[in-house]
Amino acid sequence: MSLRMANERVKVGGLYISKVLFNFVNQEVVPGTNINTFSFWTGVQAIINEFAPANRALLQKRDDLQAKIDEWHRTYKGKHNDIAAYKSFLFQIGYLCPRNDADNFQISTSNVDDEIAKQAGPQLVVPLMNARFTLNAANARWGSLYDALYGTDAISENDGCEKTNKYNKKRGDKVIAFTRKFLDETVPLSNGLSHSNAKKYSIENGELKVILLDGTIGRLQSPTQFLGYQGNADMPTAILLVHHGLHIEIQIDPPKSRNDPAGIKDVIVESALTTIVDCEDSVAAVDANDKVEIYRNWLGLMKGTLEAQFSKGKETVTRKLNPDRTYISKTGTNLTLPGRSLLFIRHVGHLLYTDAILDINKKEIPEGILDVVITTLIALHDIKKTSTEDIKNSRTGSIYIVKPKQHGPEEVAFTSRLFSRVEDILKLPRNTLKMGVMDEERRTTVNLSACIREAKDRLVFINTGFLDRTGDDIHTSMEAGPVVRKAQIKEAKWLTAYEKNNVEIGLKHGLTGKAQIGKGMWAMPDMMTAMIQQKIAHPKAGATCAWVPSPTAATLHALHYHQVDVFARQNDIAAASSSTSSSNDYLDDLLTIPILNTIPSTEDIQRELDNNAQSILGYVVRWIDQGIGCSKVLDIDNIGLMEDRATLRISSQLIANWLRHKLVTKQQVIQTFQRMAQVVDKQNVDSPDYRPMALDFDHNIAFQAALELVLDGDKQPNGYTEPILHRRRREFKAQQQQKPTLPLISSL
Ligand SMILES: CC(=O)SCCNC(=O)CCNC(=O)[C@H](O)C(C)(C)COP(=O)(O)OP(=O)(O)OC[C@H]1O[C@@H](n2cnc3c(N)ncnc32)[C@H](O)[C@@H]1OP(=O)(O)O
Ligand SMILES: O=CC(=O)O
Ligand SMILES: [Mg+2]
Repeated sequence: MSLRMANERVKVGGLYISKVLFNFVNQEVVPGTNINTFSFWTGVQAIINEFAPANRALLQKRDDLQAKIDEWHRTYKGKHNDIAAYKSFLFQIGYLCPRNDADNFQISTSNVDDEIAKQAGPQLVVPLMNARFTLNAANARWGSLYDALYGTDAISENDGCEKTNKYNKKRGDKVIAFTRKFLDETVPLSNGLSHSNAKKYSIENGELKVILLDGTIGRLQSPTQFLGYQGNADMPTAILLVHHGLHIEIQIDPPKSRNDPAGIKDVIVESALTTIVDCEDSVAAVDANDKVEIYRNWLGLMKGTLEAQFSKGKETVTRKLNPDRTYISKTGTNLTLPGRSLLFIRHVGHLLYTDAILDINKKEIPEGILDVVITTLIALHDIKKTSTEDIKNSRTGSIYIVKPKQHGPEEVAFTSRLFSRVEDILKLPRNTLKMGVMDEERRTTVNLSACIREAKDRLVFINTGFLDRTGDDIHTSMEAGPVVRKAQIKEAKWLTAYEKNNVEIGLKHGLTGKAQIGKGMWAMPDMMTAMIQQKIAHPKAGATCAWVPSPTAATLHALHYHQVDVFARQNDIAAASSSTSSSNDYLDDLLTIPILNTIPSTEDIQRELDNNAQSILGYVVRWIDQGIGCSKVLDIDNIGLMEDRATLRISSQLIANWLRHKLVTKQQVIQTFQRMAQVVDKQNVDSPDYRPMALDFDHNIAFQAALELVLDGDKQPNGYTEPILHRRRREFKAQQQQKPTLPLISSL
């Protein structure tokens, strides 16, 4: 679809709707919803008229507060450690809301699916623009433990255990041993017997019977962990077990079991209980065509018809949504479990505007409004399904929306009112639209109770998006002084306080059993041993879910929820925090600004600059030139890191801050970017769609975008990268339409 087509508009009432969106809605979405197209667009217009001015005012308030904070730091240079004075100023300007009795409330969200309310497990995030990945994510509810272990560094390659093309038996044996240990720990046999010695699994009188190699008969220590099976009772092909509310399936198929004595082919673990399909920081969507591409994938998910065809090796693969899983229960009845992850959709924040619809004054409308009206209309396809055989998302009739980048309670209240209006125009019961609040902006963290209160009837999660939160922290205190290095921010006082504050406030307001308390992304997609070692901290901290970048990471992170009983942890944390309530106000720590105590050496400064420049360039070049919103980019130590707009916000704000405080010069930044662009070009030499930046720095839009993000970083609203990225990507698209100027690397 060409840009020209996207610019063609249909005038409906006082709206100028791009034709591509208009046709998509009228021809692909509306049929089957019982919604009249005319009344839908009339409703959309009314919502835009009502909410667009308020959206603008909220953005203005952000800027006003930031200007006051900048001024305070300039006036009281070096006084950022005087927390009492700083705090009193923040109360005075309304950045901090008054603490009062109204904060003693419980949320009352109802009709929440069990995956959110009653289970604890991994949460996967996936760019919705990519149908192939999105289908994979929806199907990542169940993952092969054998594949996750064999295919990653979770099992070391030492001592002849390399990942070879042909099956490496030595490595395979380690995978099998790891898995048997996992079974012994989660579904143990009585009398100290071990699954490692199993010779045959069968079902006898509704109970699991395990015959061991020496003929001993083993039974489960807790017989209730056995739920069902597939195949014959005497020769089952699958055995279904449960632990901490998560399912485990032992698959038996002797010919495919690589001579396993018990014929075990694999152990499948329930992995991504929930998935966030993302319209925000992991996608590059800058116009109506892009938005429609995303919405069409959401439509496929909600109708259950999404498919992606692609080639893998020599094969053409067609990927579809998996069906639910069926078993024979221990009492002989049918037992069905969800086959797919429960889906949330993450909208864009309040900052973005889109030209997919122009208002009566031919001005762009808030993109968040577009997201909620269109994705809810699409979700009606899921809501109206009744048959249990259909591929259905919510079994409780809810639509789960993650609203990112909200600053404080007024913005949450705005979103909640907007959701109500959308429910009205689509004739949905009140609070059908559920809200996940990203606790990822400083003004939300420091007023978290008040934010939760504004969404208390529809709240389904609070999640610490520590990446955006870090970017916002740097930008908010831009004038206070030079911030510590990226790696040191992880040890900042505010960050520890933030993670604890989120859990304790969530527990205080009764999220347990109704909503998730979530934690952030594991941003090193290839480092699974490190993840296995470290990410257990999230369930231990009382989080019912935590983000993972891939289905494989979901399967491995699921193991943590078998090791930790999160709901028991939540009880302990709630009890401890209520008994020490006075010490639990983390506000002072949250407001502590991590300014450098001593200026780093010239070499350390340059290294930090190199590292951030490499991440920024590696990410931005794919964003601008290829429209890829989430990438794995090598850092200076050659570790592939997940980069998205939130990590870009951190890197660009950090350099902008050092420039502002003269730790680096503009000249030094430009030279560093030019040098690192050549490094990034070399790293991409094998990617045929890549356009080298170093051929012409002055005219390479991606290079210029990267530089602008840093040189003008201090002026970006709240340090966001979207305004520059969007403008530059549109510029690139327009340039490609006229005359593609820069050669692909493959043509050089
Ligand atoms: C701060 C925040 O907002 S975090 C939230 C935003 N971040 C995300 O959404 C992370 C999404 N993850 C990704 O995009 C990718 O995993 C990356 C870019 C981080 C890493 O990608 P790579 O390691 O290069 O993955 P690669 O391209 O090799 O794909 C490997 C396979 O994993 C699958 N895969 C990778 N990530 C995902 C995912 N998030 N969901 C589903 N499948 C995935 C792919 O489908 C592919 O399998 P296939 O060939 O069978 O289709
Ligand atoms: O959205 C997540 C974050 O960390 O930012
Ligand atoms: Mg974020």
